[in-house]
Amino acid sequence: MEEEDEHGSIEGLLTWASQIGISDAPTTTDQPRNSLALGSSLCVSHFPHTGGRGLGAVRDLKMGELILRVPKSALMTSDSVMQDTKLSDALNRHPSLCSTQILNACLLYEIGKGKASRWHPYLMHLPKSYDILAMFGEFEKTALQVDEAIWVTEIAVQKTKSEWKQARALMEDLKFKPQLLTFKAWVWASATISSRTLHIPWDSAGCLCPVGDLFNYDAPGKEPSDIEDLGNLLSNTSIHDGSLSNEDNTTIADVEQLDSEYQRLTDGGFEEDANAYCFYARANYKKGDQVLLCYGTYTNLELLEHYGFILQENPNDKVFIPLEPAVYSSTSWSRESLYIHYNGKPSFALLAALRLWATPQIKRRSVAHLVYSGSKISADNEIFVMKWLSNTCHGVLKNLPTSIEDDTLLLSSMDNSQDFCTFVEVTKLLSFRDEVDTFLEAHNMKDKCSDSNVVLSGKTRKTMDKWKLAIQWRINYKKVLHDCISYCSLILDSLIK
Ligand SMILES: C[S@@+](CC[C@H](N)C(=O)[O-])C[C@H]1O[C@@H](n2cnc3c(N)ncnc32)[C@H](O)[C@@H]1O
Repeated sequence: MEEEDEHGSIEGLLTWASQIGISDAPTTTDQPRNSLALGSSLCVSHFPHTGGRGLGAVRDLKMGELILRVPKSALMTSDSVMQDTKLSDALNRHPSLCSTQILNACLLYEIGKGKASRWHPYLMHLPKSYDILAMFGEFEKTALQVDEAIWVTEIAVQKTKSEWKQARALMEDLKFKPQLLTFKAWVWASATISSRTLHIPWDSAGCLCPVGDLFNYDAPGKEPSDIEDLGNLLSNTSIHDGSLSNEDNTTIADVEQLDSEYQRLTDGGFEEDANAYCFYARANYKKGDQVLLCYGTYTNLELLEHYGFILQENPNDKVFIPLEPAVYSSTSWSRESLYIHYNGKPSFALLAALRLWATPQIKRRSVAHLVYSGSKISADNEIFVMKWLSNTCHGVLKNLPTSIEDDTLLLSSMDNSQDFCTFVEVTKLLSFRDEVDTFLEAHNMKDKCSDSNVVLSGKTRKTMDKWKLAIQWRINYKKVLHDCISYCSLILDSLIK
């Protein structure tokens, strides 16, 4: 954040971390510590394709092994910052703020202290900017193209703005410097908290955990697809063997139970006995591998909203398509369970709901046992459902401003152009230029590209980063719909022949 000093380098951060008891193993004095390593398990490294700065294994690590301990005294929580009486007195005068607003204000308060903050070496290494949805401007929001994503972005921006307005009186009371009173500072703090806090049992806002927040994300891949597979297994068994009954008496209640248990699994947590945040290896790692942490189960839109990135292969991604009100009312499935899975397969609940909805009202009761056990009702019903699903996906894709091919071309021109002017030249060959033109106009760059040495402002570069993320997100969204269309035609082929 500020000028480099003795703590300004990442080595400085790690030295400070070990001085305050953050450790991955006891380091003996006769074992010199690698300057980028913490002790004997982890080192800070750069992983360009998986989150940039992250933690790597300095030796082979075994799954379940304790790899990092961060003592409670090192955690930045609202409680620990509030040991400052000036702050706690001010907070008492503003009792209506929620826990995340308090932590946001605490973070800015510590930033305002500069070198006097006990977390100064840590605060200096926080990212200077973020790409979470609350930071998306009008252009990047529109680039998401899909109503649901645009709506989520609008809510995120509005929520952050209103939280900032509510917290201003507290920050003025605390006599924050003018630059820390701005929305820009607030949204930065809010993004820091959204993308870096870890769960603690005593404060729903969580904690900032020096070094522990350097782990990049690994999706909980197997578990949810196991749940999906269970659903698909139930439905596909009946499709492939042609039988209309299903002997497996696993119910959706069991599936939901499994789901909630999987969601509880984490590879790090605060441990009362150790009075520390403890992290365990979630897999076996070879020396040099990046060591990852599962932050939870997120769709790509949720990852973008809370963390500012997406995964190209996200086993927990979901795409929601427009359904007629009668589909929702035909079953007791929640709306959230009616989606298309990342690999294009309809969710267990979506398939079941469509099967029931496609059955005449009068016959629904007699087929309910089949539907709820995931079985096909009849070949005709299945054909109707698959055609409807496929047509709906086609309809959604047709209504979006660009195709997946257009998006892929645009993205590759962004990635492969040596400089900005080449990018502008290359995009002149694209059939859809509206988006590029809007970008150039918004950033006053329309006539600048005759000069090949054009230097992009920081603001323009940040918009481009978010634009790229929006394009990547919409490509993934469209890919799921295309995969669903392929899935439907496979099933239709097997039923019609
Ligand atoms: C808790 S921090 C992890 C450390 C972070 N890379 C850093 O340099 O401070 C979370 C942020 O790291 C990035 N990140 C984490 N996992 C990622 C992944 N699998 N792919 C891309 N970015 C990731 C995102 O920017 C996210 O908001």
